[in-house]
Amino acid sequence: MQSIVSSHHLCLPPPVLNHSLICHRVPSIRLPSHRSTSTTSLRLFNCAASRESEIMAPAGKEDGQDPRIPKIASSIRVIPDFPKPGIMFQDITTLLLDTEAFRDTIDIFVERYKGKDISVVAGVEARGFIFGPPIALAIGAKFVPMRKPKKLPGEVISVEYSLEYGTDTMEMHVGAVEPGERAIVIDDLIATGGTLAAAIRLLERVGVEIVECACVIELPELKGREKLGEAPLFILVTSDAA
Ligand SMILES: O=P(O)(O)OC[C@H]1O[C@H](OP(=O)(O)OP(=O)(O)O)[C@H](O)[C@@H]1O
Ligand SMILES: Nc1ncnc2[nH]cnc12
Repeated sequence: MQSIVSSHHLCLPPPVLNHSLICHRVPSIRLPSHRSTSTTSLRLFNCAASRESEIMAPAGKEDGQDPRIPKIASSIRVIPDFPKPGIMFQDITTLLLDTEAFRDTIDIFVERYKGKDISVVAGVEARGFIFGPPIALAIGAKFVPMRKPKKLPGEVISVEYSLEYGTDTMEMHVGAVEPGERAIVIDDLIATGGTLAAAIRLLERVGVEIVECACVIELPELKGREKLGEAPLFILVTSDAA
């Protein structure tokens, strides 16, 4: 079940905590975990949305189980107490080191959004800049960076928002998008939902339609999807470690 290409083969330290995997939406099939000392779990979650999405699952994936997801889930490392005590940090850099898991992650999003008349992929700084551009190129959309304050050189619109560990401001270039365009918003992770909600607010303020938000990981305990209003959320993996 688990891939041979693991963090061990890449000479990385092993994940600090392991991820036991549970298929979502079907009677809980527990997949084997690769270590036995887990205090957290990542669960598979290959379906949209607290709210109805116009996007249908790709052919053959209607049951919500994508065979590529266990490897993606197991490639994500969890670091306790980073960046401060009490935070279980979901580290996607180990996913990026695993070429198959990284490619599969991008492919799953591309398969979902290709041909859906989406002209904008909005990526949230910083980790949305990793997943957003390859998706944008593959579906023929432009990539629009949603940046931290004072990084964009042109005229910006901005919005303040709250995080699991602090507050921040998000900015977007004026003129990057046009009213009526259809967008997806990409980030690595949804926690409290403040970040995605801010991106939605910025885009909707200029008349862009949010087709869906997409993340690799959701921390469901933090109920972030409740902050997204009408925007559906598509995620690959959930983690109990918030
Ligand atoms: O759902 P939320 O509670 O808003 O949290 C999610 C956001 O937090 C992380 O970014 P972070 O703010 O750590 O910024 P970084 O990627 O620049 O380090 C993550 O990449 C999301 O963007
Ligand atoms: N637990 C977490 N891991 C990684 N990024 C985060 N952003 C907010 N919470 C996070």
